[in-house]
Amino acid sequence: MKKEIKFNIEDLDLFYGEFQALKKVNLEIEKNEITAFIGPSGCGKSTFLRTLNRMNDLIENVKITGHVTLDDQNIYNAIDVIKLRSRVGMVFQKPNPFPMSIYDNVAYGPRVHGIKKKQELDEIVEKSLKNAAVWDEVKDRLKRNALSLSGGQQQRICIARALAVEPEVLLMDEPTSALDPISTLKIEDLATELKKQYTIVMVTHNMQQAARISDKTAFFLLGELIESDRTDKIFSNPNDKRTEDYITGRFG
Ligand SMILES: Nc1ncnc2c1ncn2[C@@H]1O[C@H](COP(=O)(O)OP(=O)(O)OP(=O)(O)O)[C@@H](O)[C@H]1O
Repeated sequence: MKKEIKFNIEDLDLFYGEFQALKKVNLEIEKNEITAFIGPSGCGKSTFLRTLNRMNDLIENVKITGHVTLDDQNIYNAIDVIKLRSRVGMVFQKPNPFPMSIYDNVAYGPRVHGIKKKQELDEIVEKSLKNAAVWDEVKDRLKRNALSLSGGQQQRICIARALAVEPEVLLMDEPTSALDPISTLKIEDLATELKKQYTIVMVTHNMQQAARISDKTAFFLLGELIESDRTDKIFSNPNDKRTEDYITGRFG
């Protein structure tokens, strides 16, 4: 099958003030795959993830050079940032539902985009909750505050909220690090299911997780992308000694 590139990143440098957090990163991210970013704490994984929907723009003194394209369009000058974020949704480490009902959480994005009809919103909410594999657990209590749910359910509500605006890409920044093992497996199964429709990019501290669910893995160290390849290759026969040392637990 011909590979389809969703994101193409070329020579990306990112500075927080004087500090260079990303150094000449080059990477292609394929459509309908899960790409995992691994590497020790502080190596730039989250920073890199945030460059893909321009979340770093919100931080003062950030300077970015290089190119990032989404379907061949430069996201830093050819796409409106609001439009970009509706195409590239994000789920964070700690579940962060808004302090409102389950229904209103999921309907939030569509309402911001101007959808007002109740029937239409009802359909979007149901479809998004189903796609996030949490519908059966919440369908009888959509008016309840989302904060009353378990952490794992809250995270799936956040995924439903991201899906409700029909993005093409889902960025996940350590989406299971605050969850118990059962909720973690649910999110992993969900990601595997969602990649049929979406492109998923995930930061994870958990190497077993990267090995279990991702198609490609990219290993970062001190702001450099050391290597990226098929996940089975990275975990069985990496090219770089530093990748091998990291995945075999020699540092971390
Ligand atoms: N807003 C910021 N201002 C200044 N420096 C920052 C900022 N955010 C991150 N950094 C620095 O950039 C580097 C990369 O941080 P980043 O959070 O991207 O790493 P990470 O690999 O995701 O780490 P972790 O796995 O611990 O989340 C670190 O040295 C961090 O201190």
